Amino acid sequence: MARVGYDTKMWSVLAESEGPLSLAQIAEKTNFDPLLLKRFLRYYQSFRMLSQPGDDAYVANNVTKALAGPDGVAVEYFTTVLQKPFEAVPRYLKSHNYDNPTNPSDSPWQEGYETKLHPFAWLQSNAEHFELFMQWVHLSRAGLPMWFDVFPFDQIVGKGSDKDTILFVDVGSALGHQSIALRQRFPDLLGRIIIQDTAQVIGAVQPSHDIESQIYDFFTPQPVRGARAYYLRNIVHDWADEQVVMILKNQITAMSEDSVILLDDMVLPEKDSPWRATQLDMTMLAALAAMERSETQWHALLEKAGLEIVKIWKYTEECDDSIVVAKPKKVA
Ligand SMILES: C[S@@+](CC[C@H](N)C(=O)[O-])C[C@H]1O[C@@H](n2cnc3c(N)ncnc32)[C@H](O)[C@@H]1O
Repeated sequence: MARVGYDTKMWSVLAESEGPLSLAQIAEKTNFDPLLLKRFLRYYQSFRMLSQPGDDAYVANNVTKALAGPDGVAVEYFTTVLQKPFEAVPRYLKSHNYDNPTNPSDSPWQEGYETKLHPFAWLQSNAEHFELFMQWVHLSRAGLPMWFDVFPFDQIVGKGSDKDTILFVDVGSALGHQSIALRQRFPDLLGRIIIQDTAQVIGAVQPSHDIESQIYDFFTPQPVRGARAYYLRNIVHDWADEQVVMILKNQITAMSEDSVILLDDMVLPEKDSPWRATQLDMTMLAALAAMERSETQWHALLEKAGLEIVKIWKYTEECDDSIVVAKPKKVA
């Protein structure tokens, strides 16, 4: 239903209006049959997706405005890319004895899309879906605090850097939106910033902000040695423990005394998780046979990779997004 409002630009029509609109006005602007529109407006009002101050008066509320904004693309992403895996979850779980899925090549994604391909490989051969995925990873936390609003990157990682310092390696960066945001936040901080992703993603990067890009498969040893920070955002939650351990060990091989790993992901509390975080956990289940982790699970996972957690910096209440600062465990 949200997608219908998105396709007809109804959210923008309402959000851009100075005051309430009548049914006839909305019908004209969205090309909707008035009888059908009345049913949709009634539905949207009952789900608090808009407000109805009078019998024939409809006005945008905060939900309408969110759907009308650039991050409204989430509606298109969920209904185009994730609908099939979500629908497949119950029958997949029934046929797999309700075991926790950990194989990304045998998950609700493959059941929904009737494919044997890993989701990332499938996305890369489906241009429309791939484009939506890239937009969504960029916009999925729009409006929330950024990680460097809480984690003092310039003091902890950037201190004393010069132009040759390898400051920040953004591993599995997508198009590099976090690296760009970091440069914009600290324009005077000297040092190299390098983004890394698969060939298809790096091929779509528009060079900007003095950011270098590199094709790199994180299941192989990290080629950039001695960086101050290896940053992985929403990477750990894409994979089961076994693969995460491989990815992290590949980063450790390149680390020097001064290096840290920064893991930017959700760290869930043991109770009272926020609904956005649990929803994303189910998305990880459906799309990638992967998961969000609680603090206890994070400690156990990093221990397996030979890392210890120096500190966890939580930066959103809505999703429990956090920067997990990790270093190789000291050998006694
Ligand atoms: C969930 S997205 C996260 C992107 C970005 N870090 C962010 O937070 O928006 C996962 C990224 O991992 C990349 N990726 C998947 N497999 C990879 C691999 N083997 N080596 C490097 N990057 C990979 C994907 O192309 C995608 O850009």
